[in-house]
Amino acid sequence: MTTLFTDRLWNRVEPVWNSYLEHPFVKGLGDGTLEQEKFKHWLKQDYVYLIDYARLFAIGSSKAEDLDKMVTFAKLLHGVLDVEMDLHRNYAAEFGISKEELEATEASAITTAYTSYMLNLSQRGGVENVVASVLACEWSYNFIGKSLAKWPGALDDNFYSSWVEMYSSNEFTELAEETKQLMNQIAEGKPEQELARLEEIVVKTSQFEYMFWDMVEKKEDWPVNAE
Ligand SMILES: Cc1ncc(CN)c(N)n1
Repeated sequence: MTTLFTDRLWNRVEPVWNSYLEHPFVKGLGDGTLEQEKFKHWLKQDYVYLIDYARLFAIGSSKAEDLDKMVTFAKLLHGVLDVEMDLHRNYAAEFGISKEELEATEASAITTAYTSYMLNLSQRGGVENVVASVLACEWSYNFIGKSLAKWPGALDDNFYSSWVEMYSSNEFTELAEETKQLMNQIAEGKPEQELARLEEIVVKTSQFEYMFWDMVEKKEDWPVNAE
């Protein structure tokens, strides 16, 4: 039986992703105790993160070698812009934050570093760089959503239950699964050296995910006020 490339990746990233479930921000989402000001910081930073993240799927669509993959990238692009970002717009409305205000958020140092890393790799490489860059994002949020959904009370009516519902939903699971499938198709037949390089991209983006959770927990922007 051949192992899928994503099974190999899972063995590598599992300890990093398990550490997300121990992170105070993620735990606060699961047990409903997260401070709303911290969540607001996530909401704004994540919105501008997702704008650049969506660009990656557009780059993927333009670099895809066949129509099927072009369509999958386009579907994933729609998933970010019209499904996932609706969650953010709905939460923002509860805080009295407009769409325009969300969009005008200045990206923090970590947000900038993370999106710049993925955009750089995707622009200078082929479609394999694009899918390796986006994979941990989609898959790890689905992993977190499904893990938190099993926590007692996480899906009961509380401020963060829509968050857990969204990232554990069948619709989001399908987007994560399509991203994994795309990774497996693109990895097929690639030499070991190339697979190892792609694996490192997934490990680095997984590390960036941890840094993002830490950044929102600490409500960080940039280290020195330069106003
Ligand atoms: C930082 C981050 N990583 C992943 C996801 C899930 N697309 C997200 N919304 N934000």
